[in-house]
Amino acid sequence: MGSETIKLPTIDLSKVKQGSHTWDLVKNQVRKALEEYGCFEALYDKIPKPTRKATFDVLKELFDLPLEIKLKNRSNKPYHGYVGQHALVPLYESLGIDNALALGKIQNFTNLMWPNGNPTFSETIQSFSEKLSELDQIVRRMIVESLGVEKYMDEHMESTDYLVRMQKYDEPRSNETKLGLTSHTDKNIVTILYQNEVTGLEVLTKDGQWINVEPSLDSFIVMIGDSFLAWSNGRLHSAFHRVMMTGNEARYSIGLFSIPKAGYMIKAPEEMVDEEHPLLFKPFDHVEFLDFYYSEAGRKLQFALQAYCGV
Ligand SMILES: O=C(O)CCC(=O)C(=O)O
Ligand SMILES: [Fe+2]
Repeated sequence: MGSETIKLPTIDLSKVKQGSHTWDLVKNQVRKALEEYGCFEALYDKIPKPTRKATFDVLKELFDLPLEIKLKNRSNKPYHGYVGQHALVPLYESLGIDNALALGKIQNFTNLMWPNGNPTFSETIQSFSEKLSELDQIVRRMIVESLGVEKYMDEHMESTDYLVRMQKYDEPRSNETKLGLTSHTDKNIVTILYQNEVTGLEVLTKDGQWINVEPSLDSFIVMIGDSFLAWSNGRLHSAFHRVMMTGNEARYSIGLFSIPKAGYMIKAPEEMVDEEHPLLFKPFDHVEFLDFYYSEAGRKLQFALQAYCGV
């Protein structure tokens, strides 16, 4: 069970303008939260309420489609297509849209799911994801600046694509808490999660306590993945997290994942390496790392990145 005593830091990113005094103040809060917890709750008012509400309506419509339709969403990258029907996490289903913000990708996904079209779905997810990618970029700019390695800003910002992944966790219909998603760290750069009012996400603190994450409908969870931990040479933390379900309502969530492009070697800038911070990871390709992580041997490892390319 998660602890009720600790809460994730909440940071307001609605009114930050690069170069302003507020930007600098907030940037330090962001860096501190991501070093300490690996995540925080972000207030961000740039996504209009009707779009946020419509997002849940279309997610419900998506997961209500017959399984054979959802299975059409295939990908050669692990965890990018349809995932579900697993004995270990029977409540969990997800659908991903790879490189979602490239022209036509959300439209193609929509046409695959609804051959007769569903403009409400494609327009809602497009608008939601575009707006949320601005939050991803604000956070990453703040981090790169705060690490003092601005000279890598453009390279870093251009080295990623976005995966949009939509999740449904069925209601367990029991008084017992059931596992919705097993404990893991994300493998990408930054993850931003938005969820309906059904809670269940839990984050592990560095000292081993599970925190119940209880965002409002106006807030987003920003989380560091292993690739950004590696890039920062261990300065940023990537937190273990899981989903635990209780009650009789389904949980829907949508995540925007910034992911290193295939072929791009993730490598900590030399400024991140010094006597106090010896190099932790050899340069690696994210897609090859994912293949390792999802292999039979990789799945059993708690610290897959360490095993894959730890120095
Ligand atoms: O549904 C959530 O809030 C968490 C999903 C998650 O951790 C993931 O997709 O990596
Ligand atoms: Fe995750």
